[in-house]
Amino acid sequence: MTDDVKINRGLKGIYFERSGVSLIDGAKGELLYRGYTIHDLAEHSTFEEVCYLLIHGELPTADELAAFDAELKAARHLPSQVHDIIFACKDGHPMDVLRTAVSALAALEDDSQTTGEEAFLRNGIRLTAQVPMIIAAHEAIRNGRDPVAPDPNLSHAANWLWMLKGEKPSEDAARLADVDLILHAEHGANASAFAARVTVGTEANLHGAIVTALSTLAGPAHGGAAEDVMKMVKEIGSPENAAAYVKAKRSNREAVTGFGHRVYRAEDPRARHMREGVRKLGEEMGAPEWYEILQGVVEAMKPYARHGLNVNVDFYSGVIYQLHGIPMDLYVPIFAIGRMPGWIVQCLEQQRSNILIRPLTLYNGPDVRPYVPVGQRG
Ligand SMILES: CC(=O)SCCNC(=O)CCNC(=O)[C@H](O)C(C)(C)COP(=O)(O)OP(=O)(O)OC[C@H]1O[C@@H](n2cnc3c(N)ncnc32)[C@H](O)[C@@H]1OP(=O)(O)O
Ligand SMILES: O=C([O-])CC(=O)C(=O)O
Repeated sequence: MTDDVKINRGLKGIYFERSGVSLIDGAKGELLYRGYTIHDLAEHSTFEEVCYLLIHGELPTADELAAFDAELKAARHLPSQVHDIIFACKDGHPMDVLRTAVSALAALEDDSQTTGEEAFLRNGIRLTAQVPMIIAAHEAIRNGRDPVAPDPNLSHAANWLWMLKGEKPSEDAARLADVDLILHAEHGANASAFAARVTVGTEANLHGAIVTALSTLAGPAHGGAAEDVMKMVKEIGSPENAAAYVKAKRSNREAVTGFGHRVYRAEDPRARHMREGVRKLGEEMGAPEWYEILQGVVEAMKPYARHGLNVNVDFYSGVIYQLHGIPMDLYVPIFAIGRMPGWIVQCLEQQRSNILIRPLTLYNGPDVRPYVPVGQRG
């Protein structure tokens, strides 16, 4: 009866909805946010401007940008109980701490239970401001320091670095962090955004959807890859070991982290900007070997490129964070800081024409059979 049913494992190549937010051309390796190429945005824009663009659909005028920026800055506040919760689980992975703190905010902030367009926008902006605060506060608390108060004179990216390190970042460091957030801001129906949409599909609130998204982003097949790339680079240790490393992985049919993508068959367009960042920063900081190890892996993976296997956005980002002295376990949380507007806009879109997302699994278990009482089994 069911032999002719086609199963799409992993929903590969399946369109489940229309979306006006981002266009990913996997064959050409192109990415547009609301019609603007990621290259133009990375070169000319700021994270605040990209947030506005993604959420409202158009680039802001100067007045609109100033108002949006003021709203984001005004939302830089965490209830004191969140610091207590962070303290209680300070030894956990920062991604678990972040997810727990966002979940706590759902219980602590009155507005979090409201759904609808306006509530999603208000809660979305507040969470966008709070997520970097939680990560920075955790980093301070686990190192026995007091969390650093946000600085209203700093942009989102610069303020994040300031709260993380307790020192004002250089212009170059702040710009690199800003570009990193822009590049991670949105990517269509990726696993975490899809998971968030499933949550909104049940008419749940935005905090719940963001908790779902954070849980999903954490895995090594998605946002967790940057941390794994850094572990790989350290394991390789020196550029001349890269080819042997790749050979061993491939002969065991194991994935080489930072390569491969569900949609891209050409190189992920975001990787170009990160590659340039690693090269430049490595040279400036007298540590060119990281870049050389990465390029050694790329060289060794070339035979697989013809099958569409190329670097993805996570391949270079970890080394940039490493060069900035950021601990490895913060790499996924940094991705989450950037991805906030993408998750918010995906949730807004889902809510606007909401439908319960509920596919089918094709049953392949036993036929109907009689129940046997426990004493008669075995
Ligand atoms: C921000 C992001 O989420 S980007 C992705 C970050 N994740 C990673 O970097 C982890 C490593 N990459 C992977 O695990 C995968 O490429 C994924 C999960 C991202 C995508 O997987 P899928 O779309 O399911 O690709 P799929 O598994 O169909 O791969 C197709 C072929 O390429 C191979 N392949 C895919 N990724 C890799 C890789 N990283 N290294 C080596 N081979 C790979 C597969 O083994 C498969 O080969 P086969 O046809 O001979 O079996
Ligand atoms: O689109 C995907 O499947 C994963 C990805 O690159 C992202 O979320 O940025």
